[in-house]
Amino acid sequence: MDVSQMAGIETKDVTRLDRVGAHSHILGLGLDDSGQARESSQGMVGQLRARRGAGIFLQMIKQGKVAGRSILLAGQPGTGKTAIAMGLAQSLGHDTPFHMISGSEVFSMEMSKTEALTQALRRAIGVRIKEESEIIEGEVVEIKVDRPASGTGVQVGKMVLKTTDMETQFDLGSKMIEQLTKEIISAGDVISIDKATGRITRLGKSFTRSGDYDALSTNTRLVSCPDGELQKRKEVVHVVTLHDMDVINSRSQGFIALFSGDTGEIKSEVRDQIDQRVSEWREQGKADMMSGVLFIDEVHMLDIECFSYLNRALESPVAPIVIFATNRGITTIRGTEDQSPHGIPTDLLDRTLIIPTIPYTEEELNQIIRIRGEEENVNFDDDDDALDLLTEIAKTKSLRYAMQLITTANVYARRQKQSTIKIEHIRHVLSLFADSKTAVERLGQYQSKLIGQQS
Ligand SMILES: Nc1ncnc2c1ncn2[C@@H]1O[C@H](COP(=O)(O)OP(=O)(O)OP(=O)(O)O)[C@@H](O)[C@H]1O
Repeated sequence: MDVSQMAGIETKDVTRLDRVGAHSHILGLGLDDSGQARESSQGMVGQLRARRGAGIFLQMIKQGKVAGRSILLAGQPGTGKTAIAMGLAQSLGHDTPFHMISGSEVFSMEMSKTEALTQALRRAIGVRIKEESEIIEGEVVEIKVDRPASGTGVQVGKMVLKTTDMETQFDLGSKMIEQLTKEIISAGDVISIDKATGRITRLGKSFTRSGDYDALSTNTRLVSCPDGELQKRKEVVHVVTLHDMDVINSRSQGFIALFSGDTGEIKSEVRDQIDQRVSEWREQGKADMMSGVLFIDEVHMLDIECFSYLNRALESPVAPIVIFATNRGITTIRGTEDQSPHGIPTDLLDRTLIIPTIPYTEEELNQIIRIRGEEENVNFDDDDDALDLLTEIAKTKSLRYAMQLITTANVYARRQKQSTIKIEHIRHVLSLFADSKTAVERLGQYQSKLIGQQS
C-alpha cells in the first residue's frame, strides 16, 4: 500500500522545513510556573534573562496585551535568537504556526516587497479546523530507503508499522521520505499519518523500545504502542495557514504551488474570499483563528517601506506575533540616510521590547551540543573527548558549525559501522568541511586565482 497515494497527494508540507529542523530540540522556553528560566529545560539551555523576558511577552500574548507590539532579539550570531522565538511559539501550543524569513529574502523574491511581507504574515496566522479524519497510527518497526544507483533521482522506500495487534508494510514516496527525515523518525517511534494531508506527527517513543536507547533525552515522550487497527477514524484538528488557503484557492496556483513554494503574487480578491469564508466558519463554530509567530531575522535588511508596512500590519486585529532579530548595532535605515539603533525606524522601535542575547559559556555550549546529539540519536563515547572537541569548536568557530559536525560525524561513524561518535570521527569531518570563517579566509587568499585575475 502506498501511503502517499492514500494521502491523496504527495505531501502538503510546505517550505523552509530545513531551517526549522535545526531547532527541533526546542520544545518551549523552559520556564517554571513563576516564569523563572530553568537552567536546562524543554531543550533550552542558559540565556536565562532573555528567556525570562520572552516569558513575560508570552504572558502578555496570553492576556491579549500585545496588539501593535513586538519583540526584538538583539545579539551575536548563534546566541539563540531563533531558538528563543521558536520556544515562544511552542509555548503557545505545539501546532502554533511558526514562519521565519530573513530581511533580505523580501527583496529576492519575484514579487513586490509588500506582497512578500503579506504572504509571510499570512503564513503565520493559523485556522484551526476540527474534523473526523482517517489516520494511520502505529509504531515504526523499520524504515528502509533505497537510494537510486545514480545517487540522484527519486528516492523510494518501505516502512513497516505495527500496533499490538497487527503489522503492515507501506511503500514510501520521496516526499514521505523527506518528511520522515525532517522529523527524524526512526524505529521505535510511534507516529500518526493523516491520510488527507500526508502529514506525519511523531507522538513519542515506544515504551517497549525505551531500553534500546543509550541517550534518551529528558525531553523524550514515552508512549505505548497503539492497539487495534493501524488505520482508524479520529477527530483531528487541522491547522492550515491563511496563506495555504490563499494558494489553494488561487485558481492559477492550486496545490502544486504549495509544494514548490513558488506561489507568485496572490490577487487581493482571493484573500478577501478566504477571509470571508473563515469568518463564516468562525460564526458557525467550525473553525478558530490562531495567531502564530512570524520571525524576521536580519531585520536591519528591511527598508523604510517595509517598516511602514509592518507598522500598519502589527495593528491589524488578526496580526500574528512578530518577532524581529538582528546582530547589528547602530546602522543606516535602508532607503534613508538616517541612522538608528539596529537600523529600525524609531516609530517601530518604540513599540518593540528589546531583548539582548549574550554569548554562551563553555558549559552551556557543551549542554546544547549534548541535547542536539540526543535529538539526532547520536551517542557520544563518555571515555572519549569528542564532546569536548565539539564544544571547543562551538566556542572558537560557531555553534552552528559544531552542530553541522554532529550530523556529518554521525554519518561517517555509521559508515565505519560504529554506533558512537569518537574524536577521530570529528577530526575526519573537520578535515572535509570548512567553517564559514575559514572558508572566507581561504577565498580571500585565493581570490585572484578564483576569478582569474592573475596577471
Ligand atoms: N539556549 C539554547 N538552548 C538550546 N539550543 C540552542 C540555544 N541557543 C541556540 N541553540 C541552538 O543552536 C543553534 C544556533 O542558534 P540560533 O540559530 O538560534 O542562533 P541565532 O542567534 O538565531 O543565530 P543567527 O544570528 O546566525 O541567526 C540552533 O540549532 C539552536 O537551536
